Amino acid sequence: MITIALPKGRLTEEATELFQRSSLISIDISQETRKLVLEDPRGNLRFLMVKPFDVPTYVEYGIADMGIVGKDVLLEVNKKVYELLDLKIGKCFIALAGPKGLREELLKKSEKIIATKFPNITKEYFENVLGEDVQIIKLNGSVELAPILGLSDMIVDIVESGRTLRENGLEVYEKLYDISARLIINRASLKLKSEIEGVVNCLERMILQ
Ligand SMILES: Nc1ncnc2c1ncn2[C@@H]1O[C@H](COP(=O)(O)OP(=O)(O)OP(=O)(O)O)[C@@H](O)[C@H]1O
Ligand SMILES: O=P(O)(O)OC[C@H]1O[C@H](OP(=O)(O)OP(=O)(O)O)[C@H](O)[C@@H]1O
Repeated sequence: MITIALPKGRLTEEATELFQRSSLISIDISQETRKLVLEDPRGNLRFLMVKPFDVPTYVEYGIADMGIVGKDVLLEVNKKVYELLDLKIGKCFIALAGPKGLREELLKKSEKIIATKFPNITKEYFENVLGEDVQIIKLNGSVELAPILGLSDMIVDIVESGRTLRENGLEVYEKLYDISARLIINRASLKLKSEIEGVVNCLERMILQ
């Protein structure tokens, strides 16, 4: 039996579709359900529905053998897992953004305040890339509100279409990382469970189609 941690939320549909299309499972895991553990009747695969930020934790501790999670989460949490495949779904990017037209002024400011869901990515970017110390305010969502209301100067956040930024009078200042969902594997499971290779190969074929 292989246990797979799937992210509840935006990635659920595309992630479950990969397994559905690959014929690895016979149940419809995309059906809306409150069940947090879903087992395929054939008994080969079991799915855990967890919060995106918890996927690497379940995989690192071996509760799940593998998981699907955004690269943003992997960059932020830095867990000891193997990143095996770029699944080419959930594409977006992480950006430094702020009020439209104020880029030069704010980048010159000496004591910058940055609001973000990603404090580690933000700290790493400002310290290692720009060589600056900044004050970071951790938020859990609606990050675009922070510079509008004066909580921060700028934000580091996910951008996909750019619509949320636009509709709130903000713009991208710098693109930091391209993001997509990744397949991650527990280190011991990869050595001990030979069936994992079959699942990985199947998913790889799905991505190439
Ligand atoms: N607007 C977006 N477009 C495309 N992909 C996105 C977008 N926002 C987030 N993602 C990707 O989808 C993943 C899951 O996002 P989702 O919005 O479901 O959860 P979350 O808001 O990060 O977590 P939580 O449920 O804990 O608030 C993210 O980690 C990222 O990789
Ligand atoms: O560029 P866009 O296509 O507008 O997408 C970007 C938005 O999507 C995500 O937010 P989400 O919808 O997950 O809400 P959240 O603010 O609660 O995290 C992200 O944090 C941006 O706010």
